[in-house]
Amino acid sequence: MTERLVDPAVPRDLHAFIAGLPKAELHVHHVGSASPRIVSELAARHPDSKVPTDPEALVDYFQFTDFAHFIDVYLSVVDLIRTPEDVRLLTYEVARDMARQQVRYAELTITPYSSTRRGIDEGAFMDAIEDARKAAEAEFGTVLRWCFDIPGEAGLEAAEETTRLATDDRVRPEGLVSFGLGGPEIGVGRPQFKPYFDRAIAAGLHSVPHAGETTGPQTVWDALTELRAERIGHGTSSAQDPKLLAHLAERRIPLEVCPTSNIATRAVRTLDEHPIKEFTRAGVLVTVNSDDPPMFGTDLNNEYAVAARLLDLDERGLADLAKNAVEASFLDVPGKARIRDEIDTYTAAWLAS
Ligand SMILES: O=C(O)c1cccc(C(=O)CC[C@H]2O[C@@H](n3cnc4c(=O)[nH]cnc43)[C@H](O)[C@@H]2O)c1
Ligand SMILES: [Zn+2]
Repeated sequence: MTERLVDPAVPRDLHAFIAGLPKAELHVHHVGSASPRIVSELAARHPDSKVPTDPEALVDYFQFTDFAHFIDVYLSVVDLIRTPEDVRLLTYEVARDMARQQVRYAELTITPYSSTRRGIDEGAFMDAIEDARKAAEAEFGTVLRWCFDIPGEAGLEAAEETTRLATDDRVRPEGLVSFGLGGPEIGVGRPQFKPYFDRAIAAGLHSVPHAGETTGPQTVWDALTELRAERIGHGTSSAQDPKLLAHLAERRIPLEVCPTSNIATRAVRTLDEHPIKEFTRAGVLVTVNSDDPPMFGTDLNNEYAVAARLLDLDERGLADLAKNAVEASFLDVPGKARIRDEIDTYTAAWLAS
């Protein structure tokens, strides 16, 4: 963790506890996880790009005026990933960064349409992510699984292509577990994607669309009723609808909360105004995630520190938060038990020391 990410309102020993806590991450984007070093290396390889090659300059480049600006910048980084080797390098380095934070398991959201549309061969793309996944598990012990998301604003052609890549047995990768919907929400209604989610679900994938990040609670209802969402990406505006909160709590539908992301994209004004506390008060299963960590100047450890402050958590509370992510994950039963045991053993040893 860099000094920049040490929240002075959180005791240093709690930061140290978080740094060693075994964790799972459920909402993190592939390209959005590229470290400044990788982005600058790729930008240097492709001098026609407007992305800065200097990691210091990237800090300014990653300041967003609103969500639409964030997506513009995001796509400029997507444009840097041009070969299967770029894809493999990115995926492997993302796993290395996760392992450094004691992330044992992550469901990484990948947008294959953005890469195949830019000319990367689909078979080579799948081989690259699978090769990196296997290497990461063998070398770092971090288990990666994939969520393929439709970039909703790119329309139904993107939805069709993403669904094909996710459901065709000759193409879909072994590590794929879920199907998502990302990008801007305004003007991109969820119901139009129902037939694509129906096909993905029929092919055995879990439904995890973004909803309620930049639009109101009706988008979350639509994700639940039309797309049969099993978890909600962000779900921030659910706080505006007590019936929705009660529904999420009763059905144990987890929210993938990404506090710093919501501030960086200006979806929420300040951290103190973030509704995470309202979610936990209503009994909703809350998980904490980093979304696009280097772009938002954060990492998963920092998101846990933010949650500790906003929810007034001590070590046991943080361990419970980490276990929420395990429970909400699509890991199998023995896989969940293994990480839960690790969390308990770590926490007990820490509290006894
Ligand atoms: O790739 C294209 O050609 C393309 C064309 C039109 C629109 C798009 C997108 O909208 C891509 C959006 C992209 O953003 C990813 N992402 C990353 N973080 C977030 C987030 O916090 N909320 C929503 N989306 C996010 C998402 O995975 C899409 O890949 C692309
Ligand atoms: Zn996201």
